[in-house]
Amino acid sequence: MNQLNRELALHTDKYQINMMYAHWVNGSHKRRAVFEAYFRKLPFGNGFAVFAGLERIVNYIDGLRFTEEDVRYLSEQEENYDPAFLEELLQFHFQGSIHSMKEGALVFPEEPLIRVEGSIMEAQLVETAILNFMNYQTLIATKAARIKQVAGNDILMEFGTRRAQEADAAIWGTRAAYLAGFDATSNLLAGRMFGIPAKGTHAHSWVQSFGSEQEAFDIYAKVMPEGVTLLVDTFDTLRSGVPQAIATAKKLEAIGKRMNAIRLDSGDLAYLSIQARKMLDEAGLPYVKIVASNDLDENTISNLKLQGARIDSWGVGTQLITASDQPALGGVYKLVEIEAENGKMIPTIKISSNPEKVTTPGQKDVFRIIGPKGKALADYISYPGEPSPRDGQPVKLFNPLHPYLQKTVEAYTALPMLEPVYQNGLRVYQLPSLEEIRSYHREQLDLFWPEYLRKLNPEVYRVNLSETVWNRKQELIKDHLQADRD
Ligand SMILES: Nc1ncnc2c1ncn2[C@@H]1O[C@H](COP(=O)(O)OP(=O)(O)OP(=O)(O)O)[C@@H](O)[C@H]1O
Ligand SMILES: O=P(O)(O)OC[C@H]1O[C@H](OP(=O)(O)OP(=O)(O)O)[C@H](O)[C@@H]1O
Ligand SMILES: O=C(O)c1cccnc1
Repeated sequence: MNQLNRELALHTDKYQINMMYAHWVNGSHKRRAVFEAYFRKLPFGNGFAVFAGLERIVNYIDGLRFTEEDVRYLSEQEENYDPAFLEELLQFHFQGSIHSMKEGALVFPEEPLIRVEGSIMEAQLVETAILNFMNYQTLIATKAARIKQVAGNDILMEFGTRRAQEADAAIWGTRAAYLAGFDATSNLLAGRMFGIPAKGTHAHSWVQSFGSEQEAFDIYAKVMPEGVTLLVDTFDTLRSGVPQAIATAKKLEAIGKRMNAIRLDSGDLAYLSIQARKMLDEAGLPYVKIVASNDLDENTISNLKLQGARIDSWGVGTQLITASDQPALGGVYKLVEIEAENGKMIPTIKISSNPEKVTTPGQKDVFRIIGPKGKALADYISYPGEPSPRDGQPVKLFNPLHPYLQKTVEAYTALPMLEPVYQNGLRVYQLPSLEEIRSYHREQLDLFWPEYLRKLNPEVYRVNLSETVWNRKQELIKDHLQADRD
């Protein structure tokens, strides 16, 4: 069990426990229920999101127990829970089933990312934590994917811990960034926990704590083995920082060592990097790289590249770890099916005056339809009971709101996107290594045409409902409108 996988049973909203309790008192707590987690709108104007959070969710579900202390705390609440209910909580462990997208998958609005089936009581309990983990990590992985897209093969280092929304965000955000293409982190705990390469340069305080910049550089370079990176902007980047770093590099060469890089952390990073590159090259140090940091994000990096900046490696903190241009992903968890009194599962719907918020009833599967050129054509949502696109029958991709927008695809492969993770409380999914997740993410990117991947005004990738799902939704909407009128 890892360090941050502490007791989390009460990491839930009180209304979940209250609903569980009310079901328990009502005798309906064992009714089977199916919930689906999904988001409605892509973050950052991106064309896709990168699913993340499953490992944390699995850690949470595996360890989901109420402690004596939890139950004592609940017994002090104003709800006055029946002691027999609290006694039952002590025996609680998750006995339901979960299907989920794999971490690193490219995912889209309105498709189930996680499906939870179980007693209404247990499925309700886990909502808050699942959304908490999924929403944050998916958001950061998506932000990281945007940054990776502009950085290309440059090295990306995650520097955000000091500005993150507390410890868990720093640790799991770093992991999310790494799975979407970052190369290293400054956070040693994340390095130890997940095997992410840990890297570091030094702060301005190191330079300030010595009598001179030169002395600070020389001592640091002497202490550190091969590959030191020196921060050159404490006083004057081009007049003192770079020349003195060059002097240190020369001293290192004299003893058979090589300096790795200089780091720029203020000023005009394009101009300074171009000048610094010239100075390093002229000094015979073409191998010394240039690292840049200072409130970077995908826009500044892309802009700096357009300006011809000579930067090899980027340290990205605040903007990434806080997803500062969109600080939350609005993923939701909705009831789609519930057991009726007669034991049959019935689809449920949530009606809203906002059409986007009307839920799609029934437990659903997601398939990625891959065309003959090996690229994704659309995602296809159908019921488990329907003929599966995996059987190879022609699949009709239609836009119900614009029926003229439809096509039938005959030659395709259908990739099932939701993996079984738990079956009746038993974990049936082995968590992949982070390296496997990273390469799965790269494979996922390869499945998409560039028009869906571009950062600005991407094409909308279609998520299609099967006709059966669409018709069921319309029927339920009609039934509700009818019931309202009666
Ligand atoms: N050539 C450039 N083009 C576009 N943005 C740049 C360029 N150079 C730096 N930036 C970005 O401009 C932003 C603001 O830089 P600013 O000049 O305020 O910082 P600074 O010079 O480091 O000041 P401070 O010393 O207070 O940190 C940063 O996000 C930085 O990454
Ligand atoms: O800008 P970010 O993307 O958030 O990257 C992290 C920042 O954290 C450090 O600055 P800070 O002023 O905290 O420390 P320092 O004294 O070492 O510069 C570092 O120099 C970066 O500028
Ligand atoms: O190692 C660094 O250069 C570093 C680490 C954290 C934040 N800023 C910079």
